[in-house]
Amino acid sequence: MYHLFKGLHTYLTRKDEYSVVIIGLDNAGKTTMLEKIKTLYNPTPGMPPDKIGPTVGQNIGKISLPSTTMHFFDLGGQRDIRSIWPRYYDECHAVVFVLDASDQARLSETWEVFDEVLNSPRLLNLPLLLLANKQDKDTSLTVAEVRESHDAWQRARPERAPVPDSPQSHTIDLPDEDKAQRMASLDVLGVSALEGTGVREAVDWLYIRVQNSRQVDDSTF
Ligand SMILES: Nc1nc2c(ncn2[C@@H]2O[C@H](COP(=O)(O)OP(=O)(O)OP(=O)(O)O)[C@@H](O)[C@H]2O)c(=O)[nH]1
Ligand SMILES: [Mg+2]
Repeated sequence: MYHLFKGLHTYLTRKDEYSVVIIGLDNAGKTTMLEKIKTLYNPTPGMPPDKIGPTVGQNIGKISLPSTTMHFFDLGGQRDIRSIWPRYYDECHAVVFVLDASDQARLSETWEVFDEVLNSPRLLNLPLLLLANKQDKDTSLTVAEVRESHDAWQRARPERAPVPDSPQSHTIDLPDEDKAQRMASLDVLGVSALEGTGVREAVDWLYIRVQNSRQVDDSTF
């Protein structure tokens, strides 16, 4: 009987653990976003924006939500560091791609990198959230404009040679219709990591999506 109650107690009080990777170009605001999430959800505030420098490697953070612990891995976005991203894909439960909506000069580079993420076989069935950051700036594209920018880039893009689908390759070239479908069903949220606007909505989105993919493990009974 003791074991039955202990098992029940463990089941009722357990916390599911989920990992979320935060990726995107350098300067997009990923670390600012992570630190804002920590400030909003943890008793100890995250690092203030003026103390944040470019990320070389990763930053980690953890927040506690009802019956859930969410671990965040904020990865460096500089060109040379992007090659570490796929190492995290197997272990994560959701992906956040942050873009700087005020930096129109880098949109084409952003979409090239984002396209590789969309083409990653290991991410195909994972929740993917696109954050149009820096909405506090007048010059930033709105969510609708971000979508239009992606569509325009997709249409204007030269035909690419097919990427070989080998076990070593990180991407497969999905048919354009599949990508258009994935993009159309993709959620894009406007946020300001600096001011915190939209950050709770983004965390709620992640919480709901990872909960939906929860596999109830009855092995504790
Ligand atoms: N105005 C504004 N600036 C922001 C916002 N988020 C980040 N920034 C600024 O953008 C710059 C880059 O922010 P980071 O958080 O370091 O960017 P990152 O994506 O982590 O960059 P890497 O670590 O190099 O990949 C900093 O000057 C931030 O203060 C935002 O929502 N609004
Ligand atoms: Mg960073």
